[in-house]
Amino acid sequence: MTKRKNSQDTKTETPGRFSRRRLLATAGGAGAAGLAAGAATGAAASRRDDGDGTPGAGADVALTTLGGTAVPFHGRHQPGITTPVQARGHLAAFDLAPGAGRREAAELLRRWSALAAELMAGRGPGGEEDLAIARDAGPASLTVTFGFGRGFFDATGLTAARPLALDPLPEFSADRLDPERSEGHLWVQIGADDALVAFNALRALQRSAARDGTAAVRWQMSGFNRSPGATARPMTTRNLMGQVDGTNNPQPSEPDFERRIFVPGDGDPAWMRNGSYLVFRRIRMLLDDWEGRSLADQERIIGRRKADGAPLTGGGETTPVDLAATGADGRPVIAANAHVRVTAPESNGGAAMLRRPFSYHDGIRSDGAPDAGLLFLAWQADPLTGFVPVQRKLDRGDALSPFLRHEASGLFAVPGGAPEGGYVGQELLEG
Ligand SMILES: C=CC1=C(C)c2cc3[nH]c(cc4nc(cc5[nH]c(cc1n2)c(C)c5CCC(=O)O)C(CCC(=O)O)=C4C)c(C)c3C=C
Ligand SMILES: [Fe+2]
Repeated sequence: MTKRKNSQDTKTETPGRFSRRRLLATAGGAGAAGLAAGAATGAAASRRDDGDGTPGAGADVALTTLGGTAVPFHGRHQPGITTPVQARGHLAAFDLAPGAGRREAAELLRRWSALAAELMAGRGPGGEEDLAIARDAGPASLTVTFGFGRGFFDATGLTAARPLALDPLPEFSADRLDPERSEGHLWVQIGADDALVAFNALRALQRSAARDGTAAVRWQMSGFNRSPGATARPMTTRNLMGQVDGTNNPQPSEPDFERRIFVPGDGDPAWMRNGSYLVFRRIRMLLDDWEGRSLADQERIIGRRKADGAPLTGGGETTPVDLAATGADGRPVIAANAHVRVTAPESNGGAAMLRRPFSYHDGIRSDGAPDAGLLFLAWQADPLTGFVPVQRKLDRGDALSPFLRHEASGLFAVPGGAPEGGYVGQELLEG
């Protein structure tokens, strides 16, 4: 089975034992690197053998690298942050039931972590918990990520342990936020390159939360990205406006990446060390308005070419944007209100975040417009020096904002990864 590395992990874990599904052969050349770039669906790279009497038992089933790739659950950081974005995603927020406190929350996080580790390895849940939804599939790069919202700390008597970084985000003038689809005590992100694997994980985690009435879903949203292998050559995914989106993200190879995205190993509070803060925004796109604009307008609004994502100042997708460049008329090539100028770290005192969104489409609204847009997910070491200054500037008016509506929001503390035998949030809950 192919092991996909989280970009921050320095070594790949050895495959675990497969009690119910045994992945036999390992992937060949198209390993983590190829998949990281979003390729490799065709070749049979690993083989699965159910040998336990479940349907298909004994059949030696070929898995592609897409199906056979597993991401480790245990590590310094949680999975699903630097993991290459998957084709399917679910976000779910849970509220603890009245009467459920610190002890019940700790039991839930222990249960969830064990379940996530099993599912991500392509196993389980077994026995009566097996819903058969993902029975024939490999792990398909499944990741499960857990976070804590501001309300969790009062609900569990842990108010003193709440990080300042969880102070509510400022109100932005363009916000039209629905409180019922915002925030929450606990947050779960699921990503996988197979829709059934992703849903199986979501359902298993929901059922586990509901056990003993511990926690109930507050809101849940689903999204998608381009499937690995869908393009002839690996490329940055596009959003529903058709733009190449994600090009100028901080890269794990950059020296200040860790410092910008993760709480340092000696940071405060101690239970958040190697963790990250997640800002979630459900941003609806006014697609009828956007699609009514000319290509030249659309490109001016962003500051990049639609065809290949290259800056309007020239070069290819990864060529740096030249914000100082002027045209023959002496005016800036990248407009003063172009999205890439307004959001650039140079325009925001160095503010940077790792954007790892999913697109969504939830049908047609009563006004006839598509209910579609971006489940915007931004990771940073501190939202006050990441998302907040940039969104403040966008709120004052960039050229893209008239085509967007922020409809839901969340801010979550996502602790570092769990060690083998431990669970996510253990230091907080048992500290
Ligand atoms: C507060 C932060 C941001 C929000 C909200 C946001 C919404 C949003 N963005 C796009 C499309 C694109 N964004 C691009 C770049 C970009 N966006 C942000 C921040 C927010 N975007 C940053 C920090 C950057 C990088 C700026 C830079 O350093 O150059 C791009 C260009 C390609 C890329 O670099 O990813 C596009 C396209 C949409 C559609 C959207 C809301 C739905
Ligand atoms: Fe953006």
